[in-house]
Amino acid sequence: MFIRHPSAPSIDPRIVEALSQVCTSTLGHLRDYGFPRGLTPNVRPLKFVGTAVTVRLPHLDSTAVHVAVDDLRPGDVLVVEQSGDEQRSCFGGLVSFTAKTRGAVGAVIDGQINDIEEMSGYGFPAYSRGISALTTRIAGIEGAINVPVSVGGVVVKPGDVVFADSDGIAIIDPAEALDLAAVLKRKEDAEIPTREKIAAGARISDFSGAAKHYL
Ligand SMILES: O=C([O-])CC(=O)C(=O)O
Ligand SMILES: [Mg+2]
Repeated sequence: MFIRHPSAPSIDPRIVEALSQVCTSTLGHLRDYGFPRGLTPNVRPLKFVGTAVTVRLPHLDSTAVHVAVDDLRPGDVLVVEQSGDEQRSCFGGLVSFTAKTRGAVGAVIDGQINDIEEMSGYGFPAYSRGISALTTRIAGIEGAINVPVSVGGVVVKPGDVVFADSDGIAIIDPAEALDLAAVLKRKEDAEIPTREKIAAGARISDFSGAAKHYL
């Protein structure tokens, strides 16, 4: 059975602007959820912030991916669940070329990717579980577009903020993204004078609070 919902509204450009200035691992210092596990990028350095367009594949049938990429919008991020089949690639050279041509800013694939040299040549960033020549097929059996999906242990809803850089990926509710970005910026800005102080002899354990546990 095929399910095809329209894409959620694109995220506020101010969210893209604000999160583009901070790091995913700064958020990782503050919370433990929303980080898909076990995925690595095809290129580094990388940075993208975009609107989740989700696809759930049933198994080897990637019909839904090919339909979804045709409709990607500037600023979208394709997020694909493969129903636990982590061994196959649904995302290769032609699919990534289509995504890039439509203006998508990245992809998060809970499976493998292929045509790695072609894709990297486009400079298109894709997080995945690895690289494989074993691909999916266009079988026309089933698939779902813009439904909640599970990727690396995290539920991603259509329209969620996908915040990715060289350190990893964080999935954020758009309603909290601007406030969160401000918190991350304050935390990162606080490190600037601290670097100068450490270079002048101050201790990181005093800055982080670790020292007080060893009094
Ligand atoms: O077509 C696919 O599903 C994967 C692929 O090889 C491509 O995107 O070129
Ligand atoms: Mg190919």
